[in-house]
Amino acid sequence: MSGLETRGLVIDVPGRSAGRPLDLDIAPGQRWGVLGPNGAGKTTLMHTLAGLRAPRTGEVRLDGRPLARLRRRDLARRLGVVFQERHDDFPATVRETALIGRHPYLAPWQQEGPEDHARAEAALERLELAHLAERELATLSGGERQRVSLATVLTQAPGVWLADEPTNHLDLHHQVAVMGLLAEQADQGRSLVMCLHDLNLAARWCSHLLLLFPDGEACWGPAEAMLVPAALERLYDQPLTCVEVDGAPVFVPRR
Ligand SMILES: Nc1ncnc2c1ncn2[C@@H]1O[C@H](COP(=O)(O)OP(=O)(O)OP(=O)(O)O)[C@@H](O)[C@H]1O
Repeated sequence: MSGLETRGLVIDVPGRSAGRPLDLDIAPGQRWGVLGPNGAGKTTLMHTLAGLRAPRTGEVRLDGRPLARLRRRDLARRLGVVFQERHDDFPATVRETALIGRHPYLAPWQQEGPEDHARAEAALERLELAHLAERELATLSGGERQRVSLATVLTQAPGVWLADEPTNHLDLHHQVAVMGLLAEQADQGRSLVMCLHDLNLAARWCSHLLLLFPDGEACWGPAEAMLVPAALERLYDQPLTCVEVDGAPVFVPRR
Protein backbone atom coordinates (compact mmCIF):
# COMPACT_ATOMS: atom_id res chain seq x y z
CA MET A 1 0.00 0.00 0.00
CA SER A 2 1.07 3.56 -0.69
CA GLY A 3 2.66 6.14 1.59
CA LEU A 4 2.94 9.85 0.97
CA GLU A 5 5.85 12.01 2.11
CA THR A 6 6.65 15.68 1.87
CA ARG A 7 10.18 17.00 2.11
CA GLY A 8 10.81 20.70 2.74
CA LEU A 9 7.37 21.41 1.29
CA VAL A 10 6.23 25.03 1.33
CA ILE A 11 2.83 25.39 -0.30
CA ASP A 12 2.27 28.28 -2.68
CA VAL A 13 -0.36 30.41 -0.94
CA PRO A 14 -0.71 33.68 -2.89
CA GLY A 15 0.52 36.69 -0.93
CA ARG A 16 2.14 34.62 1.83
CA SER A 17 5.81 35.41 2.17
CA ALA A 18 6.92 32.24 3.94
CA GLY A 19 5.82 29.14 5.73
CA ARG A 20 7.27 26.38 7.81
CA PRO A 21 8.55 23.64 5.48
CA LEU A 22 6.47 20.49 5.94
CA ASP A 23 8.25 17.16 6.39
CA LEU A 24 5.32 14.80 6.65
CA ASP A 25 5.47 11.00 6.63
CA ILE A 26 1.97 9.76 5.92
CA ALA A 27 2.29 6.01 6.27
CA PRO A 28 -0.15 3.32 5.13
CA GLY A 29 -2.84 2.85 7.77
CA GLN A 30 -2.57 6.38 9.15
CA ARG A 31 -5.48 8.81 9.23
CA TRP A 32 -4.22 12.38 8.99
CA GLY A 33 -6.45 15.36 9.68
CA VAL A 34 -5.53 18.86 8.52
CA LEU A 35 -6.94 21.57 10.78
CA GLY A 36 -6.81 25.33 10.39
CA PRO A 37 -8.97 28.43 10.04
CA ASN A 38 -10.41 29.69 6.76
CA GLY A 39 -7.65 30.72 4.40
CA ALA A 40 -4.88 28.84 6.25
CA GLY A 41 -4.05 26.88 3.10
CA LYS A 42 -5.72 23.49 3.66
CA THR A 43 -7.15 23.23 0.14
CA THR A 44 -3.91 24.55 -1.34
CA LEU A 45 -2.06 21.80 0.54
CA MET A 46 -4.46 19.13 -0.75
CA HIS A 47 -4.03 20.33 -4.34
CA THR A 48 -0.25 20.27 -3.84
CA LEU A 49 -0.33 16.75 -2.38
CA ALA A 50 -2.40 15.66 -5.39
CA GLY A 51 0.18 17.07 -7.81
CA LEU A 52 -2.34 19.60 -9.17
CA ARG A 53 -0.45 22.61 -7.91
CA ALA A 54 3.30 23.16 -7.83
CA PRO A 55 4.84 23.74 -4.41
CA ARG A 56 6.76 26.94 -3.80
CA THR A 57 9.67 24.81 -2.60
CA GLY A 58 10.25 21.18 -1.67
CA GLU A 59 8.52 18.09 -2.99
CA VAL A 60 5.85 15.46 -2.50
CA ARG A 61 6.74 11.77 -2.87
CA LEU A 62 4.49 8.79 -3.38
CA ASP A 63 6.16 5.54 -2.33
CA GLY A 64 9.49 7.35 -2.35
CA ARG A 65 9.13 8.74 -5.90
CA PRO A 66 8.59 12.45 -6.55
CA LEU A 67 5.04 13.06 -7.81
CA ALA A 68 6.42 15.12 -10.65
CA ARG A 69 8.16 11.99 -12.02
CA LEU A 70 5.08 9.75 -11.98
CA ARG A 71 2.96 9.32 -15.09
CA ARG A 72 -0.52 10.90 -14.77
CA ARG A 73 -2.22 7.57 -15.30
CA ASP A 74 -0.11 5.86 -12.66
CA LEU A 75 -0.88 8.69 -10.25
CA ALA A 76 -4.60 8.44 -11.04
CA ARG A 77 -4.60 4.77 -10.03
CA ARG A 78 -2.75 5.33 -6.80
CA LEU A 79 -4.09 8.61 -5.49
CA GLY A 80 -7.78 9.50 -5.11
CA VAL A 81 -9.15 12.96 -4.38
CA VAL A 82 -12.45 14.09 -2.90
CA PHE A 83 -12.54 17.83 -3.44
CA GLN A 84 -14.97 20.49 -2.32
CA GLU A 85 -17.88 21.54 -4.52
CA ARG A 86 -17.42 20.08 -7.95
CA HIS A 87 -19.33 21.94 -10.62
CA ASP A 88 -19.95 19.26 -13.19
CA ASP A 89 -21.07 20.92 -16.35
CA PHE A 90 -21.75 17.87 -18.49
CA PRO A 91 -24.81 15.74 -17.67
CA ALA A 92 -24.10 12.36 -16.06
CA THR A 93 -25.96 9.95 -13.84
CA VAL A 94 -24.78 8.85 -10.42
CA ARG A 95 -23.74 5.43 -11.81
CA GLU A 96 -21.83 6.98 -14.73
CA THR A 97 -20.04 9.28 -12.31
CA ALA A 98 -19.01 6.44 -10.00
CA LEU A 99 -17.67 4.55 -13.04
CA ILE A 100 -15.28 7.44 -13.75
CA GLY A 101 -13.29 5.91 -10.88
CA ARG A 102 -12.37 3.04 -13.22
CA HIS A 103 -11.05 5.26 -16.05
CA PRO A 104 -7.41 5.13 -14.89
CA TYR A 105 -7.57 1.35 -15.39
CA LEU A 106 -9.08 1.39 -18.89
CA ALA A 107 -7.44 1.96 -22.24
CA PRO A 108 -8.71 5.00 -24.19
CA TRP A 109 -12.24 4.27 -25.48
CA GLN A 110 -12.31 0.86 -23.70
CA GLN A 111 -15.74 0.13 -22.25
CA GLU A 112 -16.07 -0.70 -18.57
CA GLY A 113 -16.36 -4.46 -17.94
CA PRO A 114 -18.35 -6.50 -15.40
CA GLU A 115 -15.64 -6.08 -12.75
CA ASP A 116 -15.73 -2.27 -13.16
CA HIS A 117 -19.53 -2.25 -12.90
CA ALA A 118 -19.43 -4.51 -9.84
CA ARG A 119 -17.01 -2.16 -8.09
CA ALA A 120 -19.14 0.88 -8.88
CA GLU A 121 -22.34 -0.86 -7.69
CA ALA A 122 -20.64 -1.93 -4.45
CA ALA A 123 -19.44 1.65 -3.85
CA LEU A 124 -22.92 3.06 -4.48
CA GLU A 125 -24.37 0.52 -2.03
CA ARG A 126 -21.74 1.44 0.53
CA LEU A 127 -22.55 5.15 0.27
CA GLU A 128 -26.32 4.42 0.40
CA LEU A 129 -26.76 5.70 -3.16
CA ALA A 130 -27.95 2.58 -4.98
CA HIS A 131 -31.52 3.93 -5.21
CA LEU A 132 -30.18 7.07 -6.92
CA ALA A 133 -28.00 5.27 -9.50
CA GLU A 134 -30.04 6.50 -12.51
CA ARG A 135 -30.45 10.06 -11.27
CA GLU A 136 -28.73 12.97 -12.99
CA LEU A 137 -26.03 14.46 -10.79
CA ALA A 138 -27.48 17.95 -11.22
CA THR A 139 -30.69 16.89 -9.45
CA LEU A 140 -28.96 15.72 -6.24
CA SER A 141 -28.81 17.46 -2.89
CA GLY A 142 -25.45 18.72 -1.58
CA GLY A 143 -25.00 15.74 0.75
CA GLU A 144 -25.95 13.24 -1.96
CA ARG A 145 -23.42 14.82 -4.32
CA GLN A 146 -20.75 14.62 -1.66
CA ARG A 147 -21.44 10.92 -1.24
CA VAL A 148 -21.19 10.43 -5.03
CA SER A 149 -17.70 11.97 -4.91
CA LEU A 150 -16.75 9.51 -2.18
CA ALA A 151 -18.31 6.59 -4.09
CA THR A 152 -16.25 7.55 -7.16
CA VAL A 153 -13.00 7.37 -5.19
CA LEU A 154 -14.11 4.13 -3.54
CA THR A 155 -14.66 2.73 -7.07
CA GLN A 156 -11.18 3.96 -8.00
CA ALA A 157 -9.68 2.12 -4.97
CA PRO A 158 -6.48 4.17 -4.65
CA GLY A 159 -3.76 3.54 -2.05
CA VAL A 160 -3.88 7.19 -0.93
CA TRP A 161 -7.07 9.14 -0.25
CA LEU A 162 -7.02 12.96 -0.15
CA ALA A 163 -10.35 14.30 1.07
CA ASP A 164 -11.08 18.02 1.43
CA GLU A 165 -13.86 18.29 4.02
CA PRO A 166 -15.32 14.84 3.32
CA THR A 167 -18.23 15.45 5.71
CA ASN A 168 -19.25 18.72 4.04
CA HIS A 169 -23.07 18.83 3.58
CA LEU A 170 -23.54 15.51 5.37
CA ASP A 171 -26.12 14.90 8.11
CA LEU A 172 -24.96 13.32 11.37
CA HIS A 173 -25.68 9.74 10.30
CA HIS A 174 -23.75 10.16 7.07
CA GLN A 175 -20.89 12.03 8.78
CA VAL A 176 -20.30 9.04 11.03
CA ALA A 177 -20.84 6.57 8.17
CA VAL A 178 -18.30 8.37 5.98
CA MET A 179 -15.71 8.68 8.76
CA GLY A 180 -16.22 4.95 9.40
CA LEU A 181 -15.67 4.21 5.70
CA LEU A 182 -12.47 6.29 5.64
CA ALA A 183 -11.21 4.62 8.83
CA GLU A 184 -11.89 1.25 7.23
CA GLN A 185 -9.85 2.27 4.18
CA ALA A 186 -6.95 3.16 6.47
CA ASP A 187 -7.35 -0.09 8.41
CA GLN A 188 -6.97 -1.91 5.09
CA GLY A 189 -3.55 -0.25 4.69
CA ARG A 190 -4.42 2.86 2.71
CA SER A 191 -3.13 6.33 3.64
CA LEU A 192 -5.64 9.04 4.35
CA VAL A 193 -5.35 12.83 4.53
CA MET A 194 -8.47 14.87 5.18
CA CYS A 195 -9.19 18.51 5.89
CA LEU A 196 -11.74 18.91 8.65
CA HIS A 197 -13.47 21.90 10.19
CA ASP A 198 -15.01 19.78 12.94
CA LEU A 199 -12.48 19.43 15.75
CA ASN A 200 -14.50 16.69 17.37
CA LEU A 201 -14.58 14.52 14.26
CA ALA A 202 -10.81 15.04 14.06
CA ALA A 203 -10.34 14.13 17.73
CA ARG A 204 -12.39 10.98 17.30
CA TRP A 205 -11.19 9.70 13.94
CA CYS A 206 -7.67 10.95 13.21
CA SER A 207 -4.49 9.17 14.22
CA HIS A 208 -2.34 12.18 13.25
CA LEU A 209 -2.98 15.89 12.88
CA LEU A 210 -1.41 18.78 11.01
CA LEU A 211 -2.28 22.22 12.37
CA LEU A 212 -1.95 24.94 9.71
CA PHE A 213 -1.79 28.50 10.98
CA PRO A 214 -2.74 31.48 8.77
CA ASP A 215 0.81 32.88 8.84
CA GLY A 216 2.25 29.65 7.42
CA GLU A 217 3.35 28.24 10.78
CA ALA A 218 2.51 24.57 11.23
CA CYS A 219 2.91 21.70 13.63
CA TRP A 220 2.11 18.04 13.23
CA GLY A 221 2.28 14.70 14.99
CA PRO A 222 0.16 12.03 16.66
CA ALA A 223 -3.37 13.33 17.35
CA GLU A 224 -3.18 13.12 21.13
CA ALA A 225 -0.07 15.33 21.12
CA MET A 226 -1.77 17.95 18.90
CA LEU A 227 -5.11 18.17 20.69
CA VAL A 228 -3.81 20.69 23.21
CA PRO A 229 -6.54 23.22 24.06
CA ALA A 230 -4.12 26.20 24.16
CA ALA A 231 -2.76 25.34 20.67
CA LEU A 232 -6.24 24.87 19.25
CA GLU A 233 -7.43 28.15 20.78
CA ARG A 234 -4.50 29.91 19.09
CA LEU A 235 -5.20 28.08 15.84
CA TYR A 236 -8.81 29.22 15.64
CA ASP A 237 -8.48 32.43 17.70
CA GLN A 238 -11.38 31.05 19.69
CA PRO A 239 -11.66 30.17 23.40
CA LEU A 240 -12.61 26.51 23.88
CA THR A 241 -13.86 24.35 26.70
CA CYS A 242 -12.60 20.77 26.65
CA VAL A 243 -14.67 18.02 28.24
CA GLU A 244 -14.17 14.28 28.16
CA VAL A 245 -16.81 11.96 26.73
CA ASP A 246 -16.21 8.20 26.65
CA GLY A 247 -12.53 8.83 27.36
CA ALA A 248 -12.07 11.13 24.34
CA PRO A 249 -11.74 14.95 24.36
CA VAL A 250 -14.67 17.01 23.10
CA PHE A 251 -14.13 20.70 22.30
CA VAL A 252 -16.90 23.23 22.72
CA PRO A 253 -16.47 26.88 21.63
CA ARG A 254 -16.88 29.35 24.52
CA ARG A 255 -18.69 32.58 24.01
N1 LIG B 1 -6.08 31.99 -7.18
C1 LIG B 1 -5.91 32.66 -6.04
N2 LIG B 1 -5.63 33.98 -6.05
C2 LIG B 1 -5.45 34.68 -4.89
N3 LIG B 1 -5.53 34.12 -3.68
C3 LIG B 1 -5.81 32.81 -3.63
C4 LIG B 1 -6.00 32.00 -4.78
N4 LIG B 1 -6.26 30.73 -4.39
C5 LIG B 1 -6.22 30.73 -3.04
N5 LIG B 1 -5.96 31.97 -2.58
C6 LIG B 1 -5.83 32.38 -1.16
O1 LIG B 1 -4.96 31.46 -0.53
C7 LIG B 1 -5.36 31.31 0.83
C8 LIG B 1 -5.48 29.82 1.15
O2 LIG B 1 -6.63 29.29 0.49
P1 LIG B 1 -7.15 27.82 0.76
O3 LIG B 1 -8.35 27.61 -0.09
O4 LIG B 1 -6.03 26.88 0.62
O5 LIG B 1 -7.57 27.93 2.31
P2 LIG B 1 -8.35 26.88 3.24
O6 LIG B 1 -7.52 26.70 4.47
O7 LIG B 1 -8.70 25.67 2.47
O8 LIG B 1 -9.66 27.71 3.61
P3 LIG B 1 -11.19 27.27 3.92
O9 LIG B 1 -11.20 26.76 5.34
O10 LIG B 1 -11.92 28.57 3.81
O11 LIG B 1 -11.61 26.25 2.91
C9 LIG B 1 -6.66 32.07 1.02
O12 LIG B 1 -6.40 33.30 1.65
C10 LIG B 1 -7.14 32.28 -0.41
O13 LIG B 1 -7.89 33.47 -0.53
